[in-house]
Amino acid sequence: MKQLRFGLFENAQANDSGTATWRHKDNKRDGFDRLDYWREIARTCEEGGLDFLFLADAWGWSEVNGQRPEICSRESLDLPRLDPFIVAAAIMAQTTRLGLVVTGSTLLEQPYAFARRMASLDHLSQGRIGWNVVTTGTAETAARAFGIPMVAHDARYDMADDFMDLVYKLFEGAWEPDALERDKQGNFADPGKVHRISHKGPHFACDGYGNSSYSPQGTPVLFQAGTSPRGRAFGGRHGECIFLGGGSPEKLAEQVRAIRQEAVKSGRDAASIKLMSAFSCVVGATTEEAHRKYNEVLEAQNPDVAVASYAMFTGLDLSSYDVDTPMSSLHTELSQTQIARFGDMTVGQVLNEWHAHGVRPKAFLGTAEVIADTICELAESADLDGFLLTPVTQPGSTRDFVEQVLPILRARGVAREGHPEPTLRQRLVGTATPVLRDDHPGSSYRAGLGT
Ligand SMILES: Cc1cc2nc3c(=O)[nH]c(=O)nc-3n(C[C@H](O)[C@H](O)[C@H](O)COP(=O)(O)O)c2cc1C
Repeated sequence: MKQLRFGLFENAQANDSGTATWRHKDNKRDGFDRLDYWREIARTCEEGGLDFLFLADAWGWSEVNGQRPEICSRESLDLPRLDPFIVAAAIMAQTTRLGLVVTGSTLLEQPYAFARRMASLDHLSQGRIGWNVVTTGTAETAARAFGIPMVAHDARYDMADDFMDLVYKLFEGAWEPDALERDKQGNFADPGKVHRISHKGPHFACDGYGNSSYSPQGTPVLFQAGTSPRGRAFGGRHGECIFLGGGSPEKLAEQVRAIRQEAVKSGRDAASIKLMSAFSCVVGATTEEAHRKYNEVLEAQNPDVAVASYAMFTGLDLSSYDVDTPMSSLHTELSQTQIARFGDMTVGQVLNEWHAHGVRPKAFLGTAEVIADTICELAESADLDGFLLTPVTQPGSTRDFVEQVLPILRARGVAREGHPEPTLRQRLVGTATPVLRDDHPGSSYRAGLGT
């Protein structure tokens, strides 16, 4: 069996994943805006041997019929948040080996400035940075906040392709990897290795010099998570690690196959793209204890959250439909995955499911041994390369996983001890060097290759 990689899903806000668990007595996530919270999470991840910490992010908010429901503030459902780049910089200073993956939107970021922020994190962390490329599912409200026009679902991916072409030029082509000599008797940088770049795409343009030199990994490790047909095509072209939202082994296996096929269509090696499924777990000394702990989490939540929360991901007000309406009859220009994942279910069934776990997959409940078995079976049957732990409460979920489940996976040879590779790409993608593989489209922009 493959050796798996493990990351933690985090979010710099009081709740995540469309649920409102902040009221639970053991959940410390309501302290997300304090450095102490992140110190504790970072230490738990690094000492526990997780490969990376992922910071999800969104810009929009929830709206039902043009209004932000009051419950959003009462339960801190969507806002307030902190900037994941700043949180990542703070965590980086507390850690030496942990990988850090930050979310950045190709709809809302300005590519020239964004490339410098990414390169800065990669320099300062010595190559521990990844970028979760998102087109922003909460596009409608976010676009209004930024004063830009709304862009439809597939067109956002076209825009993202253009964004990627420009940032590849900045990451890979503006400065050669050995441009900085820092020779006090000679050059700081060799002028022959600093290149003017030019980009005139359908959405973005740039003419001039990159603001940051080549960072340890050049391009940050590229993560992506869209599972719509257009999202898969984008992920197959650009993604090095793809997050999946979880689900049955059959559904995951189908998604893994489709994304690997998309990678091949883009001229890439199918095995070079790493598929990681989100999962949640509640560990108990017995199965009964795990169920009891999980019920406590459900009972701590306000059931009225579900309608407002679902609207944030899709713009749809489920309370306005008959409960027997099939989900397959609905359409959104926001996150299409949040309709498709419910298959033949009805609106009423989805409202119940959403209260239990929001966008998170259903939690595995049981002893550490049973959870380790489930992870192994899922990885084997769906050909997965890793998992992303989506916590139910923090830091308890992370601590339970690293202290109880991970050691079992290590003993079975499925998880690793420590972080032998110096950079995140080497650790996750398995490259011999820190930079993009030669079959990745971004590598063709590398300076000196004449493109
Ligand atoms: C594990 C995981 C993490 C995600 N993190 C984010 C995020 O931080 N920000 C965001 O806007 N979307 C996030 N998404 C959503 C996807 O990026 C994508 O927008 C969504 O799946 C809809 O894309 P689609 O319509 O192409 O399927 C995440 C999805 C998954 C499965």
